[in-house]
Amino acid sequence: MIKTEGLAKAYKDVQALNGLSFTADDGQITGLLGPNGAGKTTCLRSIYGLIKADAGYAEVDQVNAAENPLEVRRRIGIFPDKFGLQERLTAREHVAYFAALHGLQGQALKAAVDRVIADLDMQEIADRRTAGFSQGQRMKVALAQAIVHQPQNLILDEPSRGLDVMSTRILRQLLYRLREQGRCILFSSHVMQEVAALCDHVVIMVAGQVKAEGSPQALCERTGKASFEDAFVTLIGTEEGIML
Ligand SMILES: Nc1ncnc2c1ncn2[C@@H]1O[C@H](COP(=O)(O)OP(=O)(O)OP(=O)(O)O)[C@@H](O)[C@H]1O
Repeated sequence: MIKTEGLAKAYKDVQALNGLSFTADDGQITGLLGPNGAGKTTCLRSIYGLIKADAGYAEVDQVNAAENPLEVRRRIGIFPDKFGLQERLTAREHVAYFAALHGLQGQALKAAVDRVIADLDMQEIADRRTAGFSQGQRMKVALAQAIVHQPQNLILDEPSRGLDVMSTRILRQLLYRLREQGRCILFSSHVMQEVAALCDHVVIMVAGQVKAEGSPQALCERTGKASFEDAFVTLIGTEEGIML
């Protein structure tokens, strides 16, 4: 579970987060939706302990992110926005490297790597060098690296940016599977359709604050609109900076 309470962060005179409070529950996919500059990335970085908030706090499984960043990182997997792979290494070697970074060794490391390779149906590509991997295959390696330590929580910053349709579909199926396992998935996006299709809970952020939250359906009902897009425009007053 990921929680922020009154999170505030200013960069000189830009108030990136301005009292942000929301909860992303286990067994749910939660989407942070907001226009460019709403503070989504700043929020995710505060949760991961990369940024120290000026006020408020972020918690992961009730562990304070600022006070105990190492423990928080153990509980989080981060899906990167660029899949920087070493072409000479195999997929398995990439994943094993990340397992080692998380302190796994010997038989425990091997078991963790085998497990994630099986979970993500990567057996056929596991022992191939990653040179020439398709985008979907590269994405699987990145996701395997993110979850090899079996984190309860997964954070993705604009995960489908730059992904082709096939890779996006594979990623969605993987996220559904992680949700079934009861994990907490939090991702940021400014693509409305993606959020409406994927999320159990949507947190709409504007200017570093929560403007509205609920399931896509609940937000439609609250605004009396049939589509999430219309509900969004009613709630926010504009769709500037949001992609369909
Ligand atoms: N390192 C920084 N120095 C100065 N200003 C920053 C810095 N990082 C973010 N900001 C500003 O803080 C605000 C929030 O930025 P942030 O990247 O968190 O928003 P975002 O919702 O992720 O935006 P996008 O959808 O464009 O990625 C913006 O006005 C941004 O310009």
